[in-house]
Amino acid sequence: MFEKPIGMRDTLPPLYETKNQIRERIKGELKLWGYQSIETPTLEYYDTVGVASAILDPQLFKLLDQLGNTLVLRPDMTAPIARLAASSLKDVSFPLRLTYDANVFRAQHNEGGRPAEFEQLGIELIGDETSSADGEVIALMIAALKQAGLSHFKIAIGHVGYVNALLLDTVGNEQRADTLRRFLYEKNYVGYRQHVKSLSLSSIDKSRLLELLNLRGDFSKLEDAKKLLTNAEGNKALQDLEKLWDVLENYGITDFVKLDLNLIMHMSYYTGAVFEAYSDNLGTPIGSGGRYDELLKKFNRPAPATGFGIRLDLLVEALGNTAEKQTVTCIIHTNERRKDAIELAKEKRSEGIAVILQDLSGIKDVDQFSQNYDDIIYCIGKNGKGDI
Ligand SMILES: N[C@@H](Cc1c[nH]c[nH+]1)C(=O)O
Repeated sequence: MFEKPIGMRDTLPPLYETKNQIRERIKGELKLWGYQSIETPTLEYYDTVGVASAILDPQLFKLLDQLGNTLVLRPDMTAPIARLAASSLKDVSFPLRLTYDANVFRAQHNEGGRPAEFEQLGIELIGDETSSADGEVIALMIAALKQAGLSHFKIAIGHVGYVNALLLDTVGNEQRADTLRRFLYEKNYVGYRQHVKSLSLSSIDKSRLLELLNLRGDFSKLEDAKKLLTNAEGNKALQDLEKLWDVLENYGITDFVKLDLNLIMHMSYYTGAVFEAYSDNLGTPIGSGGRYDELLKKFNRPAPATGFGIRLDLLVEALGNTAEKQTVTCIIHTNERRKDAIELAKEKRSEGIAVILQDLSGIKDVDQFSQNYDDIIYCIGKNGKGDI
């Protein structure tokens, strides 16, 4: 057996074809909304993009270059694009609408079935702080998923500002808030409840923390959220969500969204409304995103921004194997008729038909070989073109 490193995957032809078809559909949609494609390098400096990516350090693949600088395999595309917006694109005025299709890398520490390299298709809308921008990004994610063929899915929308303010307001310090955030991040609500009960807090504070778990469902829950937290950060977050709701209504997509004020993201650069897309048949989110208004400051071009990334591997899983099979014609020929076969193949390919040319003496079992093709043409007679 030739083992692969943990989390690394090969893609075989049928899956490759499915991925390719879905990828093209999504890219087509992102283009129709005016987003421009870009590419960035796979390797970035740890100190700048690696740190800005705001993913847990053990999830980064690190290596050294010849000069001793620490490099990382990019764990996402948002930080590299922030770097780009602040350097090569520094003279291009905002808002910027960029899209990418790239492999990203997140180290796995055991072979638990999770890939360490996967493809993301995403967008970044940089330099626009409006709720229209937040709404556009969510609307585009929905349009892209629909275009890919997905129909049964929901977008859970939360707000980093609300959950952080509520936790801090109740438990008093970041460290204790972090422990609670960890439970929410893992969606371990049983653990969260047990932990809350074990804290030395008043029963009012404990019930506030438990009440947070109920802030999931339709957007009318925003009213309960208002009662639970009345400080300035909380109000600001809820106002953001109310404005966002109006935009989503304008797009006519409220059937696809629900509120989840427990949402904690895997990247710590988020600052506002955040969201995750769930297909009905998969437990893991197939895409996620949100507002990150502080990230560009790290690259000396402060700007508000929002965006999303869709995981192609998970989307393909959610869709099942849907590739339309490409039909291939096979021309089997002898030495004497090779020239005719090449001519015929050329003619068919120019009509858009995929053709395989196969020398008869290169196959052991003609019957078995033929089974793989929809259409077989034998060029093995003495004269003339086409079938014998
Ligand atoms: N980069 C994020 C997705 C995202 C794009 N823009 C904002 N968020 C991720 O990998 O999950």
